[in-house]
Amino acid sequence: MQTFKVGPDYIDPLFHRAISGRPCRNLDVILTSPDYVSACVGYHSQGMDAVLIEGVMGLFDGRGGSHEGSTAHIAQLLQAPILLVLDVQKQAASVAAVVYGFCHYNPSLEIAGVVLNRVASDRHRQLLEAALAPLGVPILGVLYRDQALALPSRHLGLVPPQESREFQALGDRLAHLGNTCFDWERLTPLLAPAPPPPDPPFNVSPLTQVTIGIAQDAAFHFYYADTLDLLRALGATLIPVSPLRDTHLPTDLQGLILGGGFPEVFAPELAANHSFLGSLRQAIQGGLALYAECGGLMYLSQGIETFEGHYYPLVGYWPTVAHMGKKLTLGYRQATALQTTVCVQAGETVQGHEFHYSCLSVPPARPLWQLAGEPEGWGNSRIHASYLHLHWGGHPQWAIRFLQQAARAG
Ligand SMILES: NC(=O)CC[C@H](N)C(=O)O
Repeated sequence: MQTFKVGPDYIDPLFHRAISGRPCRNLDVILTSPDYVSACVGYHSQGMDAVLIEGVMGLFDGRGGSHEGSTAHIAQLLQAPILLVLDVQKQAASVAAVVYGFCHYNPSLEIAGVVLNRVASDRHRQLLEAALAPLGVPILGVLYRDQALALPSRHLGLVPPQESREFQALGDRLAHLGNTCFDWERLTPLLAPAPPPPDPPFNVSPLTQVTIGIAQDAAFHFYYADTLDLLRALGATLIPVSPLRDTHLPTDLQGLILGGGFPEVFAPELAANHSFLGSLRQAIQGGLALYAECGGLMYLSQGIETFEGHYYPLVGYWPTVAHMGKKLTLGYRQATALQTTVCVQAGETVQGHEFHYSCLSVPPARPLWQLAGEPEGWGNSRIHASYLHLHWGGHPQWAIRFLQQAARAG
């Protein structure tokens, strides 16, 4: 099965990956484009027996209160049938009004069925079934309320699967529910992939042979699968690197990507890994091409002050401290680069996404750009570091610049 996730989220795709065994791909028309999204689904659905796209928020919730980038937008673009998952725990007859509303709000969408989630009892189920019967919308799944199935959440969403013992313990239970709670006879045809257009989402040829480290461990793992594919398609060899566990940065790297994640959760371990920090400082001095986003940017700062108020010194490259704040900064941002970096050119306007609780104590003296009206980010011909997450798949020029710069550095 190939899975996809609507929107810019990095955490839900990890659950899909853990279950399907294949990278889950983000479908985001704002960070990429409608053509990119269609090609991505077509290309990665080839040869699959089933395709599942998880939506984001409510069906019609898109950028800034519009429908742009919403699950409905993606469903319309792909002509995909929709399965409405409803939390029915506090409803009986009202469920019919909710389903009626979703079906009629935009009649060009195909609501193929509903899944009733958190049903309290058999009696509750009968009430819901009776309420929905006149609408003729099939009930394709029924899940009973079960506290033992709840997954733990924290800041930024669910606790990622690799950190969640609860999730790991649920494997067999979830498989059993999957087998027993759904009407597979009617669901299976809905999951069939549409005939794919054969074009890949990006069409690039190998550029140069470079070795790039990708920070990949429990502290850093916010990457779009397509970004990694694009780098490989351009000829990069990607070496997973762990600032948590590795004693040194590999010496043969020409570039390093430090993605987002949870450095604040692992700050004690990251700060205690002196030999890794030392080798990274040395590699940066030596001219390594470096791209850091959000959690990666925090790691490059003087240190992190955690939610609990503990301070842990880190790489110390930027003259600023990352404090965990009380407010979530979240949303799409448009930014115009004021500096040429290892990734973007001065004057270039990008669409990205911000998703963090931390904030920096000191803004950059020569900012990379303005984010939501504030000076933000650092960059020069060897480095790019910002809170802004970018989807390189939809913009191969960013990956090309990074690899070219890394090749020069090597
Ligand atoms: N998007 C990210 O990389 C998040 C970084 C960090 N966990 C924060 O909340 O600030």
